[in-house]
Amino acid sequence: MSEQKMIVARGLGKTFPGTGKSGGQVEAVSDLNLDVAAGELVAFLGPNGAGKSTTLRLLTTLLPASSGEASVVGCDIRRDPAGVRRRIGYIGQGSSAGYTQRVRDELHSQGAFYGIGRRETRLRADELIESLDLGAIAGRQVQTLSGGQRRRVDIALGLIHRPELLFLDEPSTGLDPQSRANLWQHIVELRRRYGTTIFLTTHYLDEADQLAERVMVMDHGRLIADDTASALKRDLAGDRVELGFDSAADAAAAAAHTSGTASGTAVVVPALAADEALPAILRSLDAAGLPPRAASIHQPTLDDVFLALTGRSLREEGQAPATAEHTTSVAHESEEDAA
Ligand SMILES: Nc1ncnc2c1ncn2[C@@H]1O[C@H](COP(=O)(O)OP(=O)(O)OP(=O)(O)O)[C@@H](O)[C@H]1O
Repeated sequence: MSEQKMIVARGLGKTFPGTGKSGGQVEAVSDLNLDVAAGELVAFLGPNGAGKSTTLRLLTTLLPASSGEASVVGCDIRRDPAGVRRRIGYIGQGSSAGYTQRVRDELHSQGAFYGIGRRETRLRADELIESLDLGAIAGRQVQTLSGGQRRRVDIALGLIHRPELLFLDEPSTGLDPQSRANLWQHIVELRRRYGTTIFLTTHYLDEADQLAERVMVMDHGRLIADDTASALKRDLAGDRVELGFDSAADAAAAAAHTSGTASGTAVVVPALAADEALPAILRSLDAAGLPPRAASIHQPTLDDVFLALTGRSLREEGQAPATAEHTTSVAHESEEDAA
């Protein structure tokens, strides 16, 4: 089963006719090659307009591709779009659940839509209500639910036909941190219980970092990185020790002593494991008569990875909401991470 490919895309592309004054075409997705194995949880990241939603819409057959090919759960997106749709769940941005319908009725209607028998639909609906913790709200109208509850209802609707592959387009956008954490708990639990392969887009870099096994980064319609979050951070960003001095002269001397780089009164020293390197650096600077005024370690985030790849920050582009910084202060005056 683990050998089975859930998504294989080769040279996939989508060009939209131009809509602006210039009238030029928009190459939303270019020459995309993807391989996703059964059971993987993949987070798809990128700035606004990078082409993430378009990719999802191509793979779910909601949009026809302009070039290339792809097979999703073994079905060709061009030749067998109905086969793809039967085998996948897709939850787009925004709630798809009807406003005045009750949660349980909505699940039953969705089962009927997929041609699942009544008895089986009821069993599956009960199981999803239990596993997504919807019991207390199953009899309520969707319009009375909170954002997080609605999102869980959306996911239950996307799973009623037991798809092997679930696409989620920004499942946690707009939710408060507690609802986001709760939703993720459910996503992880669903995957454990049903072995569903999950391919999702998110703007939350910390979510992708902590919860996805694999991170794909898209920019200007192209895939620019594809690996585990830890490998991307290790290979493309790396740890560093940040030191502060009273004068630029001291900083320059300390930079020479530590093989670091000085900028004004600050020094940055790249390190494999900054937390382990820091004590030795401090001892050595002390011995050289150059004790720093402040010291902190910086462990890279996925934003640093994006910065290393593109020279731009995802956050600068209004992309990522605040995330917990991985900067640990070890002196009374910590260097605030400027990112
Ligand atoms: N129907 C369309 N017609 C014309 N251009 C489109 C259409 N849909 C998307 N685009 C353009 O294609 C590019 C990729 O858009 P897409 O929605 O895939 O990006 P995204 O990465 O999902 O962005 P976001 O994070 O904002 O959702 C953008 O330049 C967008 O304006």
